Amino acid sequence: MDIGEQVIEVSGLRRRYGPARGSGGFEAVRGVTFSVARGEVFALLGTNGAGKTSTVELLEGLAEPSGGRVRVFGRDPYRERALVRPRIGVMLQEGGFPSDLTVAETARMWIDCTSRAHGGVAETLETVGLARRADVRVKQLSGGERRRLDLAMALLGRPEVLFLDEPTTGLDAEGRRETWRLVRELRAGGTTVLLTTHYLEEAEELADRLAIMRAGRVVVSGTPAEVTAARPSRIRFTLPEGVAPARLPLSVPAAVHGRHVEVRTERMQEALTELLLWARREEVALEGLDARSASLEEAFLEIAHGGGAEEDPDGADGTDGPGGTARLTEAGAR
Ligand SMILES: Nc1ncnc2c1ncn2[C@@H]1O[C@H](COP(=O)(O)OP(=O)(O)OP(=O)(O)O)[C@@H](O)[C@H]1O
Repeated sequence: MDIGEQVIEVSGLRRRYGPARGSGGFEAVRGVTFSVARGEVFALLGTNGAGKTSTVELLEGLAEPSGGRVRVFGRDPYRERALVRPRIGVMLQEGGFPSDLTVAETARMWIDCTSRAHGGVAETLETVGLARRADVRVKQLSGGERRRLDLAMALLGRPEVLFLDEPTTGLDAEGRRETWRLVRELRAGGTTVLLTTHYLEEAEELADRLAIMRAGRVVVSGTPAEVTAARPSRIRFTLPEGVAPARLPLSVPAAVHGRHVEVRTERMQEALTELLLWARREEVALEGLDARSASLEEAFLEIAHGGGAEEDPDGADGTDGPGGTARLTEAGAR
């Protein structure tokens, strides 16, 4: 295995639905660039309609890009589908299994259709905790159970690269954690995973690196820590009666509502030190003092709803450098 090998490489990728010119067409993917190294878990985040599924379908070879370039194992997944498909596992947003077949029949059919299928029906269903439901018809499964069946089928060929489009949508908390455990096991075994998700906790739990999309573009990418580090931390506290906020020593602006104070700063340690030294000197008790770094959720909300990058006409946004080293790229900050 080539350590550090980029198994997915996407550059300036575009996807247009409908006519190429004139009215009616819509460009859902507008110059997306990123790469995923072997063994990484990479998450694509974004609000509804940001272009995640449209992008992932291009990587899976289900459609041809209208512009740019995509390579999986160095090959074109659309034109060289026969070479790429046996090495990837795909869990689409909607599985579309025949609803009248039982779970076991579905697994049997899928095993028979998968060239490199590993394991029998029982073993396959066991992996995702569906063994007890083997004789139930697909249409009688809950939404979460259907997602688990989708996942089991995507894993059949022991794929080197696994695409998971919203793998835990509809799962309860336990089912979600079970899926996370499975993804971690797969990563430990060397599988590369590209997932889309609406759950920021999921990205925080699983992703080595992530990209946040907005309106067809990657706005920011990097490790979860890098993405949040660029956002301001927050310090909150309540001043005792009789202490005027004007006495605060802060060199950064604070929002004051009555006795409640909120400070947003990119230099949390300095602001906190200044504040605590002042409080000790003045013998002021800061009630409910709470200082925390930005969460991925805060970063996401800010980025996905308008903060961050402007349009990048070259489509060169969200690029990771050669060799797959994660770096935070934010077009608006350059
Ligand atoms: N077949 C299609 N024809 C025309 N427009 C489409 C088609 N499929 C998707 N779109 C549009 O492309 C945009 C991106 O859709 P896409 O499904 O890729 O977004 P997404 O980020 O995966 O969203 P979600 O989180 O809701 O799944 C949306 O505006 C959508 O309406």
